[in-house]
Amino acid sequence: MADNVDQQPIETSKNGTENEGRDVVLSARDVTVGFGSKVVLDKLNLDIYRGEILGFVGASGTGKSVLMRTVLRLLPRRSGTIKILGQDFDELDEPERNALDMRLGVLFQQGALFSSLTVKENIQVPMREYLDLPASLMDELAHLKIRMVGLAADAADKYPSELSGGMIKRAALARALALDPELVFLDEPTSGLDPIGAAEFDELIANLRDSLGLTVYMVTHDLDSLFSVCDRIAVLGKKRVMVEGTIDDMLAYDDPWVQAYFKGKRARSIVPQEDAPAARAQHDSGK
Ligand SMILES: Nc1ncnc2c1ncn2[C@@H]1O[C@H](COP(=O)(O)OP(=O)(O)OP(=O)(O)O)[C@@H](O)[C@H]1O
Repeated sequence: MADNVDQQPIETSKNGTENEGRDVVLSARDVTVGFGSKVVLDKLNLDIYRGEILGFVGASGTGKSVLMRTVLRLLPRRSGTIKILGQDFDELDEPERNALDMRLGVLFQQGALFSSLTVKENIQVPMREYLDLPASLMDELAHLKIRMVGLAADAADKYPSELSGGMIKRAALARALALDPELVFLDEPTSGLDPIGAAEFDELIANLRDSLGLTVYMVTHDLDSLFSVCDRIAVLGKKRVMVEGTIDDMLAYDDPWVQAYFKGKRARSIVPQEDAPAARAQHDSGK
């Protein structure tokens, strides 16, 4: 690694010391992903710590979804290592991979529910894939997840076409939680929701993190989510994680995109920049 020093992600020194000794649940090292001659991610490094909500941001087309899909083994990488919950999928046999997959939950953009299945049946898809449970128990578990995400009990027998955008997101979250995962991947969970629906969804994610002890990896463009529920933020730029840390670290980071994003007009409407830490503390205590 020594000959690579100038290529490592730029992290704040504060972040480096604060995270020492924390339990890393996802670790990406020198991950390179490309398509043909195009390199999208180049020796990217990222750590996600147990129990945190990490917001992953970056300009459109920088590779946020590509990284998530690579971590989930839906896309191949050219080099680098990825460890999830301390295990490298490449070193596991099939039963071990299945066991690790069961500890992960995924909410894809747009929810990605099966349109021909009811909400209950959608939630039961991972149960059928990984577990061998009697139908009555699967029904009970599906109803539990439906309650957990704040949907009414009668949503169970509805089809996705009968649900609002917010209900679809909640149903998709219920499916992501079907197997009681430890690490949950959320790809733009609040996109398409109105501000009130988005704030409620953020609150749900924070509550579930607290009550279930989840770790959350959330790709988002939603500044409200970043300010209100994310413990740390990682910014993707220049094909790697350019900076990771708290909102304060973002506000202090000297990069044109980061400055424009976190200090731009929309950000200013959420947190007054001249007193960002105090304003955020007030914002948090009002949640
Ligand atoms: N399967 C693929 N084949 C070829 N190129 C791809 C493929 N998937 C993604 N890309 C390219 O990789 C780059 C990053 O795409 P990605 O969808 O990860 O961006 P993103 O940061 O998630 O963007 P957005 O914020 O708009 O969702 C884009 O240039 C995209 O065209």
